[in-house]
Amino acid sequence: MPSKRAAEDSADWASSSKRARRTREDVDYIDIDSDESGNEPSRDTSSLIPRGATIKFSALTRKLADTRKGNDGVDDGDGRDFDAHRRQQDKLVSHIFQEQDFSWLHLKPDHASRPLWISPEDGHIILEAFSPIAEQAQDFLVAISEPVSRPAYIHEYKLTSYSLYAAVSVGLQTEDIIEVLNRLSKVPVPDSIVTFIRERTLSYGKVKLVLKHNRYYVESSHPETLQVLLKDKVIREARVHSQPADNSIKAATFTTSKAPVKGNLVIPGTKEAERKKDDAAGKTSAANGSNTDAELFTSVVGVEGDEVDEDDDNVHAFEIDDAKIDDVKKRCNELEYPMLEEYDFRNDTVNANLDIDLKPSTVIRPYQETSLSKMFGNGRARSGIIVLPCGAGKTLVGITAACTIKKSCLVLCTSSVSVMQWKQQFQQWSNVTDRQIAVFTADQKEKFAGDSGIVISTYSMVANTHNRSHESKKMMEFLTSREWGFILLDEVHVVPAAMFRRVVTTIKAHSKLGLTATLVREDDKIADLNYMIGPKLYEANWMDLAAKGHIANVQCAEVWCPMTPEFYREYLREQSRKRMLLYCMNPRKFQACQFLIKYHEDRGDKIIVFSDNVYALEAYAKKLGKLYIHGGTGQVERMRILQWFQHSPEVNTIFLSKVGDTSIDLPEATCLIQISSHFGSRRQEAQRLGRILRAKRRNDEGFNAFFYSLVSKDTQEMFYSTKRQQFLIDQGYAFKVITHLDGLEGLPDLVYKSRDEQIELLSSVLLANESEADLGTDVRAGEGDLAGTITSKDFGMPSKFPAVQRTSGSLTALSGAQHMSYVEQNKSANKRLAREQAPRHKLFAKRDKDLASARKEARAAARGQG
Ligand SMILES: Nc1ncnc2c1ncn2[C@@H]1O[C@H](COP(=O)(O)OP(=O)(O)OP(=O)(O)O)[C@@H](O)[C@H]1O
Repeated sequence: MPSKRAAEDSADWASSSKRARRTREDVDYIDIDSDESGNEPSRDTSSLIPRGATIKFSALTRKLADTRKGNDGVDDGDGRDFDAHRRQQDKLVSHIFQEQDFSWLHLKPDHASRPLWISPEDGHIILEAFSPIAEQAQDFLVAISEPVSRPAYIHEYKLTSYSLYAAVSVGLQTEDIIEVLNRLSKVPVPDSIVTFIRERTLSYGKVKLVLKHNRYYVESSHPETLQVLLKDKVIREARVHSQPADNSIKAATFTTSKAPVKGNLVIPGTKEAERKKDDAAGKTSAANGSNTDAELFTSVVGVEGDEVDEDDDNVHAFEIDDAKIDDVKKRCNELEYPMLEEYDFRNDTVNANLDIDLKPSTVIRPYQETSLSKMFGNGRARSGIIVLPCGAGKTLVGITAACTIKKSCLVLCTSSVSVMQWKQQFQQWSNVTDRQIAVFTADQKEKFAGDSGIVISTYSMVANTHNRSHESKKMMEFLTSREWGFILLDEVHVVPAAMFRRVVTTIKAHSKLGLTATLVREDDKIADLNYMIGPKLYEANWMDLAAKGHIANVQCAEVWCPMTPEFYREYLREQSRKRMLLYCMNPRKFQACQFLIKYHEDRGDKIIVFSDNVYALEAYAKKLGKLYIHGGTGQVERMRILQWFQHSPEVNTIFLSKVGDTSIDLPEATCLIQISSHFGSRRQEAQRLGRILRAKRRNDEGFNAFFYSLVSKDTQEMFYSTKRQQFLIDQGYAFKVITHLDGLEGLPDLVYKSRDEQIELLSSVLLANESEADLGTDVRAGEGDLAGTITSKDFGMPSKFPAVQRTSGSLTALSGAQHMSYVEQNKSANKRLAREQAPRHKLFAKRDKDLASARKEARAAARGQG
């Protein structure tokens, strides 16, 4: 959704909350001695919260904790002084709520069994994830709102215009949304929320974008809506006055049957498909008749089994110029008539069918099925985005969708390695034949045989318009001249908006599915995807999938490595990019890395050490005697190293640069150690974690995978590290801070133990070329690879490091429990330290002298030139 929409959202919330706000005098405290359910008085401080008080949990619990700390005379432990405590707390907590007093929202008598609370202020929804009906509530909330944060016990979601658009597009009705929210909420749904939901869902779902005979039409069964749209200049100018010229053509679209089409589509690989097979074979499963709770719940909100009740005679449409589709879609969003893209593939008789199916042995997992049911819920293919954690099997979701639509399919990925993986996965899971599948990369330009087929390519191969070879041009003609039933967009979040736009406008596809694990971008461009592809159809919960064994349980830790005095002094002196080299090459970090490798190798783990910085990668790997892969490693050697890592008991640790961030499937890996990373990229952190989420051993009882981030203390790296972790924290991961590794000092052969060795290392770092600090030059991007086009700017990072600021924070904050960033503690002290002319090691004294004379010479030379 365009940012204007977001701004309007917050403005709406602000005004509705003003209407809603009441004075503090109305506060009505819950009588904790005899609550409505007649239970014993609760001793939890939360029972001292005024009725319906808004739940800014982090702030609230902190304040309550502070209040408790200051409450010396009261015995919290055994409750002897409980009444006195309560009276005192009453006085002490009242100030906490201030503007956030929602005591006028009366709790329902059975509020304890209802799991959620909605803020009338800003549409934030707080869910008790420990409630017995939390799972169903989550399914519903994911459908109507954006998950903000989902740690273990309390989840936070937010209602937005876009989330409601997504809800309507998967078939939810306005009144159902309000009804179910009301059922789940501890207080009656505030009027401001009801109004917001009604307003935002009023016009949604009325306009559709349809591709027919290679031309695009804006279609609606409400002629007045089309008139409204045509009054808009942008849309009017995008209109094509072709055959038929009438502005309200009666379009007998792809829906040929007039009777309501039941959503009776069976997605291959699902339990339903299995049941159908059994039924056909005369076997009736005992489970057939028993509806699970989840099914009951979804039937309440009508997600599944809804009907497409289209009266085709009433469908009106006008054609638009394909070059202007993007503008029209954007404009429709702004006018609050977001266009739904639906493809009635079963009734498309124009495009040839593709005879593919999943292999009988392929069974998709429940969450894969749920995500696909959102796409095919009404028997048509809705365009949109499916968000699943790394390693959860997005590829198979895409393949199943292709096998459901059974029309020509174009798959776009970020690199040629992924292209080959997609091809291999298609062959593994489906019965596609070699004649039906083709790849289009720098090295291979294939076409499929026959009328329909699958082409797998990269975004840049398709979006690139310059310097095309003759073969590439011919291939592009092949892609652009036909109508695709389905376009699959892998890793949608990484594609630069302009490139994406070129792709979705040059390729004509009836339906689009975007796949991603991390719908985050540091440059806030993520909203663009909403109108270029469609709404988010489904987002899985990482912790849920881990609990069910679909992805591994991971213990995350940030290991703080103090800088040695010599390294820190140089770090403070350096202004350039070399600072990064200094904190990566910190000898204590080497030691921590060595210790952790030894510890985990002894446990039988397979370890991947990640370093974005190639200089550090090589230095660590060579010093610790391990194999490494980076952009400069040849393909044959890469494969050999990966093979050894997978199969040889001798090779238990490998070092990888960012070439291993994505597209590497190593289910053997059970431990990750990160020694240098790409600034504050939340996405990279999540993708790296994804490498161990596929751990083969994940179903062993009590099995944990480990993810360590080694950070040099009191450097910019800590700031970045905290930023990087934010996405994973919002998924429910808790980062422990390790400040001391027990037994490290006693490690035999500990590297860089003596001061002399450390100083020698420092001298090599100082003498290294400044460009060694670069992160962006590693990936050798071949033609068609996207990886090399991503720069620090894509992560919203400034080209220069930001200045550090002084701040303070609790340990909870440092361990990631709050949205805070670590920053250096004492700026002026650091500066002073840097200025101090402390006695220096003779090596640096010489280096300083050399540098000074080099500068002098350079200045003299420049003067001479001038
Ligand atoms: N239904 C399934 N049954 C068996 N194995 C599956 C299933 N779905 C996925 N897998 C396996 O899970 C692993 C991860 O799948 P995949 O590579 O598609 O993950 P992904 O979500 O694309 O991850 P990433 O985002 O990290 O690339 C693969 O080894 C795949 O074969």
